[in-house]
Amino acid sequence: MSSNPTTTTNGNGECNCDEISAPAPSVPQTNGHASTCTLRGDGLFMKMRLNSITSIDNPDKPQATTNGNLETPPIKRNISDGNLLPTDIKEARVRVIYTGGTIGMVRNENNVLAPIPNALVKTLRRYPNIHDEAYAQKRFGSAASMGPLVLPFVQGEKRRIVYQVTEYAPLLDSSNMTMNDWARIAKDIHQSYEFFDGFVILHGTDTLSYTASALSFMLENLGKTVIITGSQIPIFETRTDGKDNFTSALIIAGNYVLPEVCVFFGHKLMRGNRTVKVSSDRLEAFDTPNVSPLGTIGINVEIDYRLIFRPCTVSRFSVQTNLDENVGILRIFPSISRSSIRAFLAPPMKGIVLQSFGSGNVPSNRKDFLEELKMACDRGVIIINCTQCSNGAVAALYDTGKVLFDIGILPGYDMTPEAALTKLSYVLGKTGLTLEQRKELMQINLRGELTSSVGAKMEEFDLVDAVARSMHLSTPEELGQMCATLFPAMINTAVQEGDITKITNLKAYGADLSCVNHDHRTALHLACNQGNIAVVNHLLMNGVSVHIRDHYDRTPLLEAISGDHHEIIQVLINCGAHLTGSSRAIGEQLCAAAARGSLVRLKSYQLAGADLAQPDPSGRTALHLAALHGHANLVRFLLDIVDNPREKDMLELTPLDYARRGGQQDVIQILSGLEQAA
Ligand SMILES: NC(=O)C[C@H](N)C(=O)O
Repeated sequence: MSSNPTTTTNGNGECNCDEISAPAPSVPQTNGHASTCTLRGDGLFMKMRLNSITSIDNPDKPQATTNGNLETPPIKRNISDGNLLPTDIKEARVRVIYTGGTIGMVRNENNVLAPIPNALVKTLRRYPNIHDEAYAQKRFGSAASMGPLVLPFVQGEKRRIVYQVTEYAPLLDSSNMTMNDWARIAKDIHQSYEFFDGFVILHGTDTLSYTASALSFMLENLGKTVIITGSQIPIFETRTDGKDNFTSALIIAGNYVLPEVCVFFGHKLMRGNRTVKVSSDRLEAFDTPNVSPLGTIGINVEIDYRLIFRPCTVSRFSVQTNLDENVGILRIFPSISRSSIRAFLAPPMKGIVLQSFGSGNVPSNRKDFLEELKMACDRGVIIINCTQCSNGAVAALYDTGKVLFDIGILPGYDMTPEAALTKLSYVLGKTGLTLEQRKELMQINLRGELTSSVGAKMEEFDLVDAVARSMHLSTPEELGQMCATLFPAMINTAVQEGDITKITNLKAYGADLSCVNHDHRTALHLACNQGNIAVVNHLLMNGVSVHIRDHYDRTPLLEAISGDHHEIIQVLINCGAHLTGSSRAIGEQLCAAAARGSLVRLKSYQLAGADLAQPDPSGRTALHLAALHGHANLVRFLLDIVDNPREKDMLELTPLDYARRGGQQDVIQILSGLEQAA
């Protein structure tokens, strides 16, 4: 196979980590700043030590996977790791993208706060409750000072968080951020998506809700947790909200699969596109006026899984970075002049968020005002009616509101102005859509950003109430516990029986189809193991995550591979699933399959995107084992795939040497034929 690309931070930082590696951030945007992206030597681990292959690829060039898509490379190979850790230590990998904001600011000579470059990671390394130096030393050996940071283990959580910080240059106060910066973040998440379990974006608070809303649309079919956070007081100060916000965001991003762009601030986890900055000086700076938080962090992390908005399509994660800048927010006020409205709506404006009074009302007695709006609608400008109130929605309750609907202005329901504006920009940035299709998208709930008037029928409490009453359960804790026990068991039974109707009914009764059992396994693990494609499709269409790892670190994809269910493997891959875990472990599995002569298993791994030339810890590849055991059909299959059929293991033996030792005449013939041809 092709050599694995490596990128380097500063040429002297070498990290001996077996599976953590990511491509460099995206090409810097031209946004008016001299924007370059630095990979900081002390915070990153971009350089991998590979057995014999070390190449510095162009970090900006997307890599091609085995299945031909332009993606980041799947699994890195590295067979030399002297720092093996006990296998029971579970880690989660989080990428931190540090864009600027108060969290990393200090007071400068003018006594004002400004971000300082290259200070955050150095400082974090010195905070024992943010970085566990002893663990890092054990894990990364001499490279620890250059390697990723490690959050000390958090009681009650499953995984230890290993995190890499990418610092943008220049660091920005968020008031200076533009749509180009959103695109840059989206691209960086996309490029490193397969290498991390979750993402944390450190951001200034002033425009944080705009970025969160924009990213929620731009990251399409998101399957992993993205959390944006920042602080009101710099993390360097003794009294700061930065540490809490940052560590909580890391813990959630690494331990919980919440396929949303979230904001964590002031002990609350919120849906990003529902947030607004509500205070410039309180530590609880953000709120989601129209919906409850997705979770709260007190003594425990409490996530309300029923609120999680899950993508319900079988599609891979992708990003749309094309945004239309010809959008604006027009907040009306009594006696607003016709000329102001006309100037605001003039071309090239294509999309407007009209912030009206109360529940969507405007001066309906102002003919000039309505005429200007109608003319813009007739020109094809999309106008969305949102309320100026900090909570509530627009509704055609009054005559003063209904006039807007009559001239073609669309209801924005309960969208925040930030969400409505960024959604407009995203929808207008889509190519190949008609005006009608764009208008339709604006009214559909794409990412949980709006509540339309047609509410779903809630049957859920019928069942819960009935069981609770018969068991005399009453407190919310008891009810929660009952649901947590009852639903996974019932869903699993339905999955086992392949009963899609029952699964649908359970969902209607309030069961979270993504819930996990005591082994942290989901219904999708079970369905993939059983090989029931209809159930797998149904679960995926209902938003069950392909990324949840069970207690043994197994994903639904690994379950499908264990059963050699090729159709399911393909569906999971189409849905964004990818191989996880140590590349050496995959090498071992490939060797074991080759020793058994299992072509079907090798094909399973191939479909899942594995490099079939991946060696085991002794440097042996599937080809070595197939040769040793005389599986000529496997040898032929592998020869079509691997680049170097003369790859040597740690004992300097090639596959041909193995065939000779095993006395496998057929294979000797095939492989020595190759030698002669060469
Ligand atoms: N608290 C903050 O982060 C405010 C800062 N001005 C920013 O938005 O970057």
